[in-house]
Amino acid sequence: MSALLPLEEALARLLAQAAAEPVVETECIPAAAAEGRVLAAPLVAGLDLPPWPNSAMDGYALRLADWTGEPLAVSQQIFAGQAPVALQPGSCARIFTGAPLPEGADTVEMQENVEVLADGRVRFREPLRLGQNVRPRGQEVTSGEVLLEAGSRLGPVELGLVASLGVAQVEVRRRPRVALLSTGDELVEPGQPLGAGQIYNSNRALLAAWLIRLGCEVLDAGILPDDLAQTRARLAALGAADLILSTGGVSVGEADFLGQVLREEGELTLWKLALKPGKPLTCGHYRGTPLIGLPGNPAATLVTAGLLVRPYLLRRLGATRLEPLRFSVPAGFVWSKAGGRREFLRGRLEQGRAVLHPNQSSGVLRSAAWADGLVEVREGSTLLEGDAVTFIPLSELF
Ligand SMILES: Nc1nc2c(c(=O)[nH]1)N[C@H]1C(S)=C(S)[C@@H](COP(=O)(O)OP(=O)(O)OC[C@H]3O[C@@H](n4cnc5c(N)ncnc54)[C@H](O)[C@@H]3O)O[C@H]1N2
Ligand code: MOO
Ligand SMILES: [Mg+2]
Repeated sequence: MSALLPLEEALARLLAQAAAEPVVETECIPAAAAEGRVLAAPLVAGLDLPPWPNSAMDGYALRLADWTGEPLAVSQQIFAGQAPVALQPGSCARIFTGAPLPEGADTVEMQENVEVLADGRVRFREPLRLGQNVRPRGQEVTSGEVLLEAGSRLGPVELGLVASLGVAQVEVRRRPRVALLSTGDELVEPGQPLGAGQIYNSNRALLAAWLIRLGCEVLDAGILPDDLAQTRARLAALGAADLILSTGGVSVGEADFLGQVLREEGELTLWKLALKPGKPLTCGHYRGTPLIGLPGNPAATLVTAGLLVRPYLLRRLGATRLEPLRFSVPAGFVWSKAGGRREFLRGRLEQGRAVLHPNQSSGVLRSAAWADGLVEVREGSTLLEGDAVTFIPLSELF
């Protein structure tokens, strides 16, 4: 048997392929509809944030130099949204959180530390420090600064930043068109009756929801029967897609035609990884169209999509951050059999330790729904409880 490709080598090849076929077109869309998309141009601040100095507390604003220790008269009241007049010398202003500081004021005292006298003047009880409780102009952002680089993915936090600058439209890479193809004579779509030997198509639902989150346009290419001629014809008909993403038919079975067609008639980038689940992942081009054939077993589909297709698609979109967050945790299990493939096990963190779902079968999806993450066990390694393993939160991938 030919040697299995280490995961890092497979990822490097796939990223090189992605870099050679970028999705370069951009579009300007409402920021409110841009979640999950990749910025095509840097977000440059067109104003200072905050645009003017303002109070961080409900209290009283004063010019510190005016304060001798004696009570001060209150000369105006400033709510958020109002434009104050300049501070009358020798007085203070009643002010609320987020309200602009009046010209001349430089310090705010919170109301809890202030005594309001019967004549309306206020006494500051504690020593005051110049600039306390003032949020200066430009504290967060100075006009002209780059807040988000091109290649940033727009999540809720980024969209908040975009809005804070008053920006309503953003330029993003267009959605890649991904033709989603499920192979297998046994597959039936949910909602249909199940015949003898049939199962419901779960990979399609999983991948479609995931692709939409990733910012892709999903073209449903349906279910492909296990038939050589139909496989050729269906693949040929999907040439307009930016990527054909299929599941199943990439192993060595006599009805595994997807992989066979790609190997014999297409150009192969990679096949057979030292990865469990996910060994028969097959990537390349069919008549010039990029094709990634995920193994049909649901857990293999999940792992290969998250670890390999995600960075591949993000690289095609010019995204700067491709790698999921991963961290080292002590194993809460024993691993006695050293395997030849890198394993990604469905696990959870319990009391700071990684624990595993008892069913790690490649055909089982349910354990992935139970899991919070993938626990990485390197090829050739055995583990005792407490040994370090790498944990990748599933939310980083899906
Ligand atoms: N002799 C060998 N047999 C197998 C090997 C091997 O190295 N030598 N590899 C195994 C590994 S590892 C995997 S993973 C599977 C991958 O198989 P395929 O990609 O060819 O996928 P299929 O054979 O079409 O299906 C596998 C399995 O997954 C179910 N499936 C397929 N599509 C769906 C779907 N859309 N929704 C739900 N379930 C699906 C299918 O019914 C099969 O049970 O090959 C091993 N065999
Ligand atoms: O991808 Mo397979 O799990 O290694 O069954
Ligand atoms: Mg097969």
